[in-house]
Amino acid sequence: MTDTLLFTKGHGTGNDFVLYADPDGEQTLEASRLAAVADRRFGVGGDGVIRAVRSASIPEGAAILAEEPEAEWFMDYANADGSVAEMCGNGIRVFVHYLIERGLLELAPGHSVPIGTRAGVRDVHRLADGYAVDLGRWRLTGDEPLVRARELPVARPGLGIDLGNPHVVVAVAGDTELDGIDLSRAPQLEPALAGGANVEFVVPADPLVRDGIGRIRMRVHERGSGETLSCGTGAAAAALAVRHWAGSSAPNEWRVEVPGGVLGVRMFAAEDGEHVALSGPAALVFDGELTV
Ligand SMILES: N[C@@H](CCC[C@H](N)C(=O)O)C(=O)O
Repeated sequence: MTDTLLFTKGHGTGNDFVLYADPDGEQTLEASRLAAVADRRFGVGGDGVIRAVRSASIPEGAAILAEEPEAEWFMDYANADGSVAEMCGNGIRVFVHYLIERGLLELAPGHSVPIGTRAGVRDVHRLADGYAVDLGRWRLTGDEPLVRARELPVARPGLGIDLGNPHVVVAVAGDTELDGIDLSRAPQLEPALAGGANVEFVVPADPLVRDGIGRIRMRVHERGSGETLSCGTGAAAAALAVRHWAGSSAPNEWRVEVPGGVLGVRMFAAEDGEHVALSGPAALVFDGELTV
């Protein structure tokens, strides 16, 4: 059966998404249709597809509402290949911007809103010039796979970090090595991680810290989407990994340069342990109608 999809194209530092509103949960798309929508030649094109659905209208939303009854909206996120992901740090900022612009949410600058995701509830704060999201507690997974990528001269050790979704961060020798990596194919992890991972390649700036802010450059190969211009949870994972490697004198505030722009990452103490927050812009680019 064909259906009409009223969509909006948006992005956060070039990590681009097709968004659509389905408040009452009547327009769930199966994986093959999501992949067709995200296809850059035969569809709209995007790194992911985001459905705005009320938490009360999606099965995963029941747990969300039990945790936080104020979390009216749920970000139903799928990668470009149609696979479902737990969380998207750029996506959730664009998602809240979309809800506001479509009149589905009122949120003045300086205020926050809880949003349901498959990783749990995440608070998104509206800034004067963008959005910040509390990505919650993070943890080292204990995985340290060897990472091989095309044009990376040697296999390098990775560090597994969980941010609700899985990441492996790899330090490379410098800008030339970072720029030379061919991410048109997925990096190989040895041993492989069950469920896969987003893989971030990172280099420190020189000096690493300026004016109390840590500075790194990053490229990413995203699980289910391939190389993207930016990954918000990936930027947070990269900053956490570099701080881990740098030791106790490393700062808690980071500037992460990705091919699509710059993201801010901040680690802070919360009641239940250390959290990490991500900040950056969110933009809506155009609207359209698609037969799916
Ligand atoms: N681009 C996102 C992450 C999207 C999900 C990821 N590909 C996964 O499968 O975990 C971000 O900005 O965090």
